Amino acid sequence: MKILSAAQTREADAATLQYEEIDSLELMERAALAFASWFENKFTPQEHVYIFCGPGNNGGDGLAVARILSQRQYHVKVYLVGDSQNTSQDHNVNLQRLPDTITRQTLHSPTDFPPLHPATCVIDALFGTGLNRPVTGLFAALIDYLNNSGSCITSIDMPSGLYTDSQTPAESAIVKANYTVSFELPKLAFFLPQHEQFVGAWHVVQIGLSPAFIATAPSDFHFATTQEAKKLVKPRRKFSHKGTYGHALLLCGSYGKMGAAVLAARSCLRSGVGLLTMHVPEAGYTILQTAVPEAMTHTDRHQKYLSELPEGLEKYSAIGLGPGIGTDKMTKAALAQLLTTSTSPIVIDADAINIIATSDKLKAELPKHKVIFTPHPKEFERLVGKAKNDYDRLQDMKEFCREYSCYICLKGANTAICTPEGTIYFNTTGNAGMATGGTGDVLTGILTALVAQNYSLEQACLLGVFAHGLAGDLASQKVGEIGMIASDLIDHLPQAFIALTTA
Ligand SMILES: NC(=O)C1=CN([C@@H]2O[C@H](COP(=O)(O)OP(=O)(O)OC[C@H]3O[C@@H](n4cnc5c(N)ncnc54)[C@H](O)[C@@H]3O)[C@@H](O)[C@H]2O)[C@H](O)CC1
Ligand SMILES: [K+]
Repeated sequence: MKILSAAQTREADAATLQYEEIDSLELMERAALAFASWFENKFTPQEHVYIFCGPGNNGGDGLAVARILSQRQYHVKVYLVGDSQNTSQDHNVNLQRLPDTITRQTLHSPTDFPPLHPATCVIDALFGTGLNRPVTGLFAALIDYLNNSGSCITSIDMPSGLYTDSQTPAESAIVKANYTVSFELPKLAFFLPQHEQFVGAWHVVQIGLSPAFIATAPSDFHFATTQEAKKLVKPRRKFSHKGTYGHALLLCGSYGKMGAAVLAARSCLRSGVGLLTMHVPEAGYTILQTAVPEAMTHTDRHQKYLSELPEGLEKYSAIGLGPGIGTDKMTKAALAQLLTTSTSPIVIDADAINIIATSDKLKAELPKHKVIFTPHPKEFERLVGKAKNDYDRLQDMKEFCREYSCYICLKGANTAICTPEGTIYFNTTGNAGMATGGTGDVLTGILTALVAQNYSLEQACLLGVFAHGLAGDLASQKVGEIGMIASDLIDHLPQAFIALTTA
């Protein structure tokens, strides 16, 4: 699904009003009802709800929510902030519609701020997508006050003060929400690690914005949905055989890191590949043959490191390399040879990324439209460079992928997948239990298996990253997040693929 900018959200808003022949008040009512339904599922009417409303339509939403929650037996108080001469029309109408039974107060200075307790539910309706400058002055003092209150804060549409789709200036105060309930589509800001403390757990509620507008709006940013991931899966064919599903080659492992090779091999096999050959240092032979009997094992002449390529590279439909290989100069030479001789697509992870990062010559030799990089943030920094903030990092990623015609899966809570055309997809599966050694090796195995089965590199990235996170989510239902290890992901890959192939 697409992610729209703040400006496009306003256009979607206008298109919806025109298409449905409704007025903006009705759309605001829909938004408020959708928010209130979410709120009712989360908090009981025993709670005291303090709603802080800004001058625009975000504040208008807050006023409509106050009326609806009060009808549903919540104890609601409304606090109005800002110049009452500059309020939006729909804000004004919803202020008039507020029943007299609801206490309201205008906050003129910090001395007016009400006492807040950890048990108070705060609804932040100060600013939404219409924020157009940093938040300072009284609004900033209020935001600081709310952030330090210990109360549970739920933001309507956006945490107030946070820019929707560009870097928020350092001087802006920003609400640290526990929950952000956003309308129709998540906003770009939600997917960036630097915003974790502001956005909290985000949820999207539907308000029926024009699907036709959304479908045609241009956007470089997308987020993954289960429906889209399911559409990517190619069903197995009845008259198929192991040759139908490709032959993968994984170059992994070094002395003391043969486990990485085992994890990549096992996940590759659990992702539907027809045949798998492992090329590992001599010392890994018995380990691989014992731990992964389904894979063929080919050994390097070197005991501890990879120093050469296996013969007959052309027979492999995909090559994965990097997990556990180290950065020895013999390994670097073998990698250089691979880049210039292989005609197959290559998935490049871990130390293979680190090796390429140090050499402009190797970067220049990357075969076009044939490479997927799977860096974690540190490896990304080595490969692409250090960015000032997460927006610049996305921009750098686009430029790198364009320059080298490659794909990058930047691993993290919402792994960001970038194509050579500069389109970015954020993944939506996975959990913090996956932040443990070896889960990256598992992803290399999955991606290599999918590419070997003739998925396009883009399809492989989207489906592979989604399935990897889904396996992590299924594993967490069994083992939780704290006790999770990379092997748990592999054990749950079959279930993940079942979920993606059933209606
Ligand atoms: N399509 C939808 O998703 C719908 C969204 N709704 C809600 O409307 C807001 C956006 O409303 P808008 O009036 O455009 O903007 P805001 O309320 O966010 O703020 C505008 C308001 O605030 C002033 N202002 C902006 N920045 C600052 C600042 N830093 N300091 C002080 N004042 C500032 C500006 O001048 C305006 O007066 C969206 O988020 C949803 O919550 C609809 O209800 C339904 C459809
Ligand atoms: K808000």
